[in-house]
Amino acid sequence: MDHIVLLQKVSVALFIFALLWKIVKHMWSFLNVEKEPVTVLVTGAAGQIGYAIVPMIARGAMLGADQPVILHMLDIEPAAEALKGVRMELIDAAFPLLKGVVATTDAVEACTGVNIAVMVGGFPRKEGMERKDVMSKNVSIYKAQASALEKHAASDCKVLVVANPANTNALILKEFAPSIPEKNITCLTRLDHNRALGQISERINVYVSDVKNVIIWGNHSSTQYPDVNHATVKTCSGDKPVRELIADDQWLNNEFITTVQQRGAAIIKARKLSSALSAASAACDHVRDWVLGTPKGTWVSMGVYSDGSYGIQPGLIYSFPVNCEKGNWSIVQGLKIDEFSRKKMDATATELMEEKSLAYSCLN
Ligand SMILES: NC(=O)c1ccc[n+]([C@@H]2O[C@H](COP(=O)([O-])OP(=O)(O)OC[C@H]3O[C@@H](n4cnc5c(N)ncnc54)[C@H](O)[C@@H]3O)[C@@H](O)[C@H]2O)c1
Ligand SMILES: O=C(O)C[C@H](O)C(=O)O
Repeated sequence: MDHIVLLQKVSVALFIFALLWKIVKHMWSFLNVEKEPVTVLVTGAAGQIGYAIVPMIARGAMLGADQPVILHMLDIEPAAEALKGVRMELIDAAFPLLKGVVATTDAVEACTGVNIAVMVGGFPRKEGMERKDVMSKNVSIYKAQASALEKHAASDCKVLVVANPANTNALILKEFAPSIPEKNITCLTRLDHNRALGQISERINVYVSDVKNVIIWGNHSSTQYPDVNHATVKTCSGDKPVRELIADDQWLNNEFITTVQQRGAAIIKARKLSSALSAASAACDHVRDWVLGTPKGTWVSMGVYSDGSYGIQPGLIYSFPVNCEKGNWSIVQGLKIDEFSRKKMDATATELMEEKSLAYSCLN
């Protein structure tokens, strides 16, 4: 008898609990008002990276799975039809987070009200071309687009330059958009950072998600310095230095560095086109970490305006290790730099100084 009463009581309690749970869930969905959409500009949106990145953004890979977005896509007149096609596909994909799409060849319309600008548009490097060859084609584009962004984007717009020469294009954009805070103009070296993580993971057969704190110093070019001196791998007995686990300084100081430095060229050789899916994914990683923050104890590499940290001359957009919090990046301070690293960090800074003067000579 007692058992039956107890069973009845438990059933009633479970029923009331389930009912209450349903009511709370229902009320929550009423209270859970959708966030305001963020407007993201992608220039060169009819190109390869553009085609790869717009669905990523519309799926929440850049700003989060609960963040609605409006996409502004800019390209030039010869690509207008292709751009229309990309717009059609975005509509057809019925992305729940996508609250609007503008596809235009008008820079003013494209830049109006944008909160995040991903600058992919430009002339890509083809097989056999040096990055310097594409300089003159791209610096004039970045000078013009700097003014459009300065005049028409949201006042706190965050800018990521992807198009090569990425550091120097970002510098030109910064110089010709003086009212955009320099902290808001960055360039993409996250692809190189991710490539370095990938090489380590392949070499010692660990998950790439367990490797962290590599650094890309300098230019997004073959002089960049991928540095593993502070990198670690998560193991069952805690984080271990990459150098200790790999235990092959010869490989780390030579083949590893050149593989990462030359990866872009290797992909061009293999695909006859420059990297696109990995570049798009890295651009999403860059903006996501910048806006939403880097995980505790983890840094990432970003091309940012040098403040003189680590003896790198101010006035260059140089890739540093950064932490991000509340929408701001800050350069990781106090890392020990050995003589080998110093030389490599200075060599890539020298190349950036040369690129800067070449860029200015192209503008004259
Ligand atoms: N930083 C990095 O890690 C990284 C990685 C890969 C590629 N890239 C660079 O990204 C850029 C784009 O690469 P892609 O493969 O998508 O090239 P792509 O040629 O496929 O696309 C470039 C697009 O830009 C458009 N465009 C040209 N001038 C423009 C302008 N003034 N305004 C707006 N759009 C313009 C073109 O019409 C084209 O649709 C290249 O410069 C490439 O070298 C950088
Ligand atoms: O387009 C290039 O020059 C290569 C690209 O920057 C890459 O790193 O894949």
